[in-house]
Amino acid sequence: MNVEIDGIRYHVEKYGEGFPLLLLHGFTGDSSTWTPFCPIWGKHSTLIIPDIIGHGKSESPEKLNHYQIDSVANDLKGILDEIGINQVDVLGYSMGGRLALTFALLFPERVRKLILESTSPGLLTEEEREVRRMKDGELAKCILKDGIRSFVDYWEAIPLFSTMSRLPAAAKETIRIQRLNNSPKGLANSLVGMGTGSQTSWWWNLSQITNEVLLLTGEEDIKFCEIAKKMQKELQNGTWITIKNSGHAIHVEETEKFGTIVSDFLS
Ligand SMILES: C=C(O[C@H]1C=C[C@H](C(=O)CCC(=O)O)[C@@H](C(=O)O)[C@@H]1O)C(=O)O
Repeated sequence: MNVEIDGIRYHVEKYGEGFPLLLLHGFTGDSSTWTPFCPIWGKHSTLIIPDIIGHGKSESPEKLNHYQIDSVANDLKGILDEIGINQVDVLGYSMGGRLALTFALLFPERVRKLILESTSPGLLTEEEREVRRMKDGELAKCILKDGIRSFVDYWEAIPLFSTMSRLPAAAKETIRIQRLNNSPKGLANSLVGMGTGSQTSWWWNLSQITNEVLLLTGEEDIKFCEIAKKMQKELQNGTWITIKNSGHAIHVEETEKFGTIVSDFLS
C-alpha cells in the first residue's frame, strides 16, 4: 500500500497476524530486505514494512529536511496512525537501527520491544560528526555524479561488508539488484539528511530507555560489536547477542539464526 505523510508518499508492506512489528531496512535497502522472514515472523507478528524515504518505492523528495532522522521518525508515527496501529515492536538494521532508536526515544509510548541489528546511537562528539558529514557529503556527490551502478560497485566492496563475499552468488545478486533499483537522489539525500554524522547523538539518552532492547551484531563486525558493548552498558534492560560466522548484515549472512533469535525475543 501507499501512505501519504506530510506530502511524502511512502510504500508500506503489511503481512501476517499478531502484535505489530515495524521493520526498518538499512541504507541502500528496501522493504524486500525482510521478505525471507515474513513466513516465520508473520505467524506471531503483524509486519509493518516501509520503504524508508529515499529508498525503494517510497518518494525521494528534493528537500533535505524531509530526510532528517527526527522527521523520518515522525513520518513513521504518521504511518502507524494512518493504518490504525498504536504500539509496535521495532526492528532496525544499521541505518534502520538508528531510525528505530530515534523513534523509540521520540515516541516511547509507541514502542514495546526494540531490536537493533548492527547499528549505533550516532557519534559521540561534534568533531566526529563534522568529519562524517563531510565524508558522507562527498559520497553523496559521487552518487549523483557517477550514478547508481558506480556507487553500488563501490558500496558492496567496502570493508564493512567483506564477509558478504562468502554469500552464494544468487544472494549477492539479489542484494545488488535491489540496491541498483534505488534512486540516486534518494540515496544521496538520505546520506546527507540522515547519515550517521547528521543525526542527533543519542549516546546520552540510552539510559532513559525502559523498553527491553536486544542488540545484535555479527561476531566478525568488530566495529559494531564495540559499539554494542558500549550501548549495553548504558541501557537499563539491554541484551547483546553476537552471531558467529557473520559480519554486519546478519539477516543475510545467518538468516535462519537471525530469524529464530528475533522470534524468541518477541515471544
Ligand atoms: C560504512 C559505515 O557506515 C555505513 C554502513 C552501514 C549503514 C547501513 O545502513 C548499511 C546497510 C547496508 O548497506 O547493508 C550506513 C548507515 O547507517 O547509514 C552507514 O553509512 C561505517 O563504517 O560506519
